[in-house]
Amino acid sequence: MGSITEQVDNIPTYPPSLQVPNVQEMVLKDPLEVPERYIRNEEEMQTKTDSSHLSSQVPVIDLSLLSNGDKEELMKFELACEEWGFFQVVNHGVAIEVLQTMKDASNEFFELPLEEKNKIAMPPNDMQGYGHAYVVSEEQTLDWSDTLIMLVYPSRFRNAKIWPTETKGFKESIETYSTELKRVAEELLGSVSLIMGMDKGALLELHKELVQALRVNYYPPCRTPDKVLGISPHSDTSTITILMQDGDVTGLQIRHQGGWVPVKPLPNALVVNILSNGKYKSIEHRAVTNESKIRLSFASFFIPLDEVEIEPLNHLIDSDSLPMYKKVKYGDYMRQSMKMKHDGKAHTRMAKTEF
Ligand SMILES: O=C(O)CCC(=O)C(=O)O
Ligand SMILES: [Fe+2]
Repeated sequence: MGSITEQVDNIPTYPPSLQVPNVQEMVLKDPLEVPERYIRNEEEMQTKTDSSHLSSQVPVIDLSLLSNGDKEELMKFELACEEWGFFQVVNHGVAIEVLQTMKDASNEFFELPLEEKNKIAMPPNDMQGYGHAYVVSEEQTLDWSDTLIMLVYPSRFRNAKIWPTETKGFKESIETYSTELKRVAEELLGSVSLIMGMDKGALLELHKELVQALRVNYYPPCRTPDKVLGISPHSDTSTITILMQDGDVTGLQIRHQGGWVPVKPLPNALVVNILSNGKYKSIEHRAVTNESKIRLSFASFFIPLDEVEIEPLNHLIDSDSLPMYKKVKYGDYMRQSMKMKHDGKAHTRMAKTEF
């Protein structure tokens, strides 16, 4: 099989999505209308697996303690990775103003008229820019959200055509925010390396270079939130995702013990989701919408360079068990997953070994 990595001028591009209506605009025109294409049946909504009562058990990690080598926090961290795969991080050292500026500038961008936002619309051949991601079929039930996606680091990967210029300071706030989040990601990767029994710098090194993408999700309110989803259930293809939630609207839900657990935003906390070859789970998650409030979320994805080959780390495979995943090039794995609709953990099947 040849590589499906696509590079133009050495800037990575990603499989595009089909054109679908702008949700924000649709709601502005008629807040009551929910077209058929967005409506989910009860099975898809999985209302029966509501595990809201577990919300308060989602782990909270103190990054300052963790990075300073606190043994107890490291044990808490290990348990959070093993049992949840998702946790909130406090004391991360990112200044509140940096978080707030990012939220304000993004809000300002999404408030621009559609023609302005469309100046950085996703082009037909890429998944970066303003639009919708993961729409691969006309039959697919659509998500109740619009999105802005871009590669931020390394800076040579930036596609100038889709970087926002209309909103004053937006570009700078993305840069500042992303630089801070990169530091948080590197610290977390250090601790993941430790709990995996490796040197602190080992996982970062395996990436060759840390590639960082940003996805800003805009969820307009929906009058019938029990009939639509903001984002379909999926698991991220990144090594680590760090998510900032805006305001006090709970939207994120994670799959835990067969149910959906809402992650209630703690003030100024960041939500972390870690992937590592089946030992620590890449947890399925989704976003629900709110009846009256807009919600924004900011997902920073950290991934290796495309050419990096990913495979289970030897010492994670028990001597008497077979590896769950085979060796694949990261770029191939990721692009394959992007050609599928968000469908739970479908993309991990590509790397699954067949025994
Ligand atoms: O909005 C959220 O809370 C989830 C966003 C998300 O999962 C993503 O962008 O991958
Ligand atoms: Fe996600």
